[in-house]
Amino acid sequence: MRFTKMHGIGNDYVYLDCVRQRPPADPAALARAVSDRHFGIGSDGLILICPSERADARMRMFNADGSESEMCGNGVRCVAKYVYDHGIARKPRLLIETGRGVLTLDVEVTGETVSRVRVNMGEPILKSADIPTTLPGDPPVDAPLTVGGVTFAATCVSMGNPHAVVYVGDEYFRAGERDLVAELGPKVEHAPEFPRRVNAHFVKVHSPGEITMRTWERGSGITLACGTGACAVCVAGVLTGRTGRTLLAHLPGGDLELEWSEADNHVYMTGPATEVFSGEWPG
Ligand SMILES: N[C@H](CCC[C@H](N)C(=O)O)C(=O)O
Repeated sequence: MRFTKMHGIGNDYVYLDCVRQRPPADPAALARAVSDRHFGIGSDGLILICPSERADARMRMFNADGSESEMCGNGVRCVAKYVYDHGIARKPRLLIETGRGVLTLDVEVTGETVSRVRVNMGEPILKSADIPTTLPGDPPVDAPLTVGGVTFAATCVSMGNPHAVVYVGDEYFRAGERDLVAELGPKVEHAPEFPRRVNAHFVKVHSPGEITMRTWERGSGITLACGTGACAVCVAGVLTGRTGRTLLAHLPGGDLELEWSEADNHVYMTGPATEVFSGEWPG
């Protein structure tokens, strides 16, 4: 089975072109196998690029533990790059079907290939069964969340997949003997408040237009970037009055530009997409 290794600012996945080859019988098991960084290819998960009745292609995304997610921001930028560069649809504006509907993506081409992509990520979801820390009738502003004996103020936003945003100090960003994200991330992911688990983001605000964030992803653990998470952080910042509707997010793997548009209530995310290598996976 031919695969292509791509990443969005270090959030790396194994991509299978299921437009031109048969999809795997058990994508969850394959995601676990290829994601292993010693016994497999090494990645944060597996993404299938499939035919679609209503878009240029359809994305199915599986985390490293095999769980399927509704959406992947860094992944959908790479899907658009693959679809354009490999001739499935060479258009400046692409439609990609995802678990949260058909998204519109505008590609930036450098030479013959896509270098950056602007994604219309759709509207944030502020009330859903996935993020029940939302106070009834209110947006999810600084809801109390206690994990491992530590109580946070968590603002929860769904971008089709669930996110808990926690504002923290420098101690979450200093390399030291304790990695607080590694320590607390899994506790937030599995907190009983989240029936389908949650992606956890730890955020330091520099100014109303700039933040640094680290992520513990549902189903993959610490990643170098989380696109849907950065979108959720942009929305949470507006809801809590900490940051504005246009935001520059610094993630360990690179930067993303976010905007939560007042005009259409959609969140826009702009960032790079990179193809690293391709190969053959036996079986
Ligand atoms: N772990 C996430 C899916 C991948 C999201 C992230 N890699 C992104 O770029 O949005 C979840 O289970 O909801």
